[in-house]
Amino acid sequence: MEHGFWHARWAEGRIGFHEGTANALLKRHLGALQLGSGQRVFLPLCGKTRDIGWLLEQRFRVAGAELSRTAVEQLFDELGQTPEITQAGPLERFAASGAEIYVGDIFDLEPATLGPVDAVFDRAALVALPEEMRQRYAAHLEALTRGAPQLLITFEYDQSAMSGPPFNVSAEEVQRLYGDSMSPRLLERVEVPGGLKGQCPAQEVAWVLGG
Ligand SMILES: C[S@@+](CC[C@H](N)C(=O)[O-])C[C@H]1O[C@@H](n2cnc3c(N)ncnc32)[C@H](O)[C@@H]1O
Repeated sequence: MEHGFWHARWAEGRIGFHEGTANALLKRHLGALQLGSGQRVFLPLCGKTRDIGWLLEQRFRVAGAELSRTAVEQLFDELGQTPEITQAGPLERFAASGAEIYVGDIFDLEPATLGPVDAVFDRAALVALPEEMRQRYAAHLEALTRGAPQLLITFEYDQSAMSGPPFNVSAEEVQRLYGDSMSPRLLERVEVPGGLKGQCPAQEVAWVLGG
């Protein structure tokens, strides 16, 4: 999607993707990443997800990348934190007690700027991107995080019944994107209650990659 699409969504508050509480599959399957207290989890395309607050409560450190400054300002407001804001190359870095969010295009974020991460949590990031961007995104994410293990959440539904985002990302595509290097393993498949956007039967699928 074009950057303008996402900036408009945040400006107009059209953020139906934002969940009111931490993602249930994250809570159930974080253990698959075998992390220890204080380790650093990276959330690509993080929005203002409540997953960040939950991970901080579990005593992890969190890094994120998000295009929208509005989203990141709201995130820190909702965390009750005043971030320190610095320039990090072409991106801005918002940081406060255990959370560092890079504001800008994730494709401009470099491994040396992000620093080491111990795991990745991708919810509504891969599936937010159109098919022609997903190969580039997966390769960039793997390089950016130096192949860190990943908990990935996808949606599966009939793409002809609804246009994305979120887009349908099939099991075959997960294998195509990450199969060679990360050995994706399916953890759980659950029905989306009432269907995606209340109109289309869909399943939410949890994968662990490289774990
Ligand atoms: C569907 S939302 C998901 C947000 C979050 N992961 C969640 O679960 O609520 C996708 C987010 O990706 C951001 N985004 C889109 N393209 C991006 C890019 N190239 N770099 C960084 N963020 C991007 C959008 O602004 C939007 O907040």
